[in-house]
Amino acid sequence: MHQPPNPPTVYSFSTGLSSALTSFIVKAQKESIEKKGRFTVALSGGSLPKQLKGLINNPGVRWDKWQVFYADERVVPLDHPDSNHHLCATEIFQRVPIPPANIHTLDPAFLDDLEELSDAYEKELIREFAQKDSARFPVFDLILLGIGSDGHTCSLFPGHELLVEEDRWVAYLEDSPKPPPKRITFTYPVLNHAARVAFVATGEGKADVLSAILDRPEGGLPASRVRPVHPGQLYWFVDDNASAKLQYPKSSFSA
Ligand SMILES: O=C(O)[C@H](O)[C@@H](O)[C@H](O)[C@H](O)COP(=O)(O)O
Repeated sequence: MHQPPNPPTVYSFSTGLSSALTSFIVKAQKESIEKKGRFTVALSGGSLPKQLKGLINNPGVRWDKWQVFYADERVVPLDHPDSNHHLCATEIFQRVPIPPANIHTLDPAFLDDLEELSDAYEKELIREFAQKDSARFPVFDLILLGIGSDGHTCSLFPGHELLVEEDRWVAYLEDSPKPPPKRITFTYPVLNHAARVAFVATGEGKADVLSAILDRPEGGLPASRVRPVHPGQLYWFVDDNASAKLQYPKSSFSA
């Protein structure tokens, strides 16, 4: 079975996924702050933000050291119910002492111009990373992703031309099969340059796609439809329903 340099680590939970994910995030944060004085993290939308509630009132979290970006975002006002920022703000950020300047949202001034909106977000990334890391691509300490039953992640959908984007850090699309249609998304090079990526997947609706990705990486989902993500370290936090069809070995979690 073809595996990337560092094969994925899969943690499967009957209960306690959210608290394990919290411990994992706090540990990654501690290591990043010790190394670089900050913790750069990117979040997805969907069911993921609800899994992060354990961070609220957690004494180990140093919110002033966090720099938060969105791995993808819907092109709607920041207070719109479809906005991933709105979801994360209501679930988490309005309840913790994170400096507002540390949360990097789309610039609402450009909601009517996708090219400007995408470029402005990419410039925000450059300000945070290129000046500090002078890297060809930003190296996030952690990117937290969901996965669709079709294998999409962020707003990178099967068969979409953005799957082969290798230069831009941020791109836009107007034809998302998952509503709403207009979105901004990180590209695969950004995902693949992260120090850590953690997918979070729950429910039996994800059992087929998990097995296709982890048990049959060459034969499961044709590369033209979904690209594998190969960051420094790749983790899957799943529940037992999502891993019900998985042959891939599961690891026991310890923070
Ligand atoms: O903005 C979005 O829609 C999300 O970022 C998207 O990529 C999500 O992570 C997957 O669709 C899985 O969503 P669920 O976890 O809710 O199934």
